[in-house]
Amino acid sequence: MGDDGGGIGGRAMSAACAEGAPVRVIHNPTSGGGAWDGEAHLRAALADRGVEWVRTGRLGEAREAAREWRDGLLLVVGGDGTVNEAVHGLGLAGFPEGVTLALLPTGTGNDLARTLTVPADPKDALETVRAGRTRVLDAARVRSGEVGERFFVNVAVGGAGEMVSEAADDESLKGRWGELAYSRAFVEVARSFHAPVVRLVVDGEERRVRALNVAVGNCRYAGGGWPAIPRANPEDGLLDLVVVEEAGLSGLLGLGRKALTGADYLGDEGVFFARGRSIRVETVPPGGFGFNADGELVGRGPVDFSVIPRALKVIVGSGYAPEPPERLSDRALRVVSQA
Ligand SMILES: Nc1ncnc2c1ncn2[C@@H]1O[C@H](COP(=O)(O)OP(=O)(O)OP(=O)(O)O)[C@@H](O)[C@H]1O
Repeated sequence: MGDDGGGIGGRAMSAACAEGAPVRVIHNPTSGGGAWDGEAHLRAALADRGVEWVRTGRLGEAREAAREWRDGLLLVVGGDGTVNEAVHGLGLAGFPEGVTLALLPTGTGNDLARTLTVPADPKDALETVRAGRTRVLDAARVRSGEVGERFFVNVAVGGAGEMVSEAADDESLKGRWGELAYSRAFVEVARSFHAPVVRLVVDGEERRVRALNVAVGNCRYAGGGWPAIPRANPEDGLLDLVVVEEAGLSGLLGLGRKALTGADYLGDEGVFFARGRSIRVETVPPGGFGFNADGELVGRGPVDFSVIPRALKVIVGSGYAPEPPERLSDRALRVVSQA
């Protein structure tokens, strides 16, 4: 298992991935509608590694299983909600240095895996875990009056995107539409959403816009392949903010078409983009829309985001680079474009 020079000492990295280093698997059997059938294969593949297998039975168990894991590989078999819980648990434990996170993406959207280029096919994803190419990513901390403190590494969305995520999480929608559940939910939300005025404060600089969607984070995708933060660099010590302003339906469709061909839409009219170490978002008046991080509720605001640089070791795919590509990959966008 190798270290490609992601900024940590080779010794620390290999300690997590070396033969015999302990592995805890956190497996959410409900992710992706429970379609994954690779448990026997994965158990056999890890047989010589002293595996602890935690099968989650409800919301919150993945968080606790991650929180108490201090040394070795933490392999999450699940979707973005399960990974988010695990990252939150590691954050609550102070992101222990001895832990390396790995993904076997069996969820519906699998958005974090898209930025990390962890393959969608579980057998290929397992090869990626075995290869052990490790990088150190920044994490994000978000605070709100309702939920307190949460940690995440992917994307938090507020406004229309939050409603889409909530609507897609409806079991019947994910059950009926599978990967297309997010696109289906978008159509429903776009019909009824009214954009509130939002006050944004990025490293002390304030701006007000009428916002349809606000995305804050560290990786690039949300909602099953939507490039919510296309220029995010997970290792630059900064969080990205992308606000889609009130654009009217035709403006929105034009923007959507452009984004889904992989083109960079951040310079377009009606899109506000900024980077910073701390980002506050509040609607005026407060409570105008909700925020979630990877599908988990963060609050209705105000919400305060801050970056935790170089917080978390993560195994990435062979195609991963921290700098965003000029055009986002077709594979990452494939799911949404089909709708
Ligand atoms: N045994 C369980 N029964 C029901 N829900 C569970 C169970 N274990 C975990 N959960 C919850 O299921 C939720 C959804 O899981 P997850 O996000 O992994 O799958 P998904 O929704 O199919 O994928 P994605 O988020 O990538 O679209 C998580 O919030 C998790 O806490």
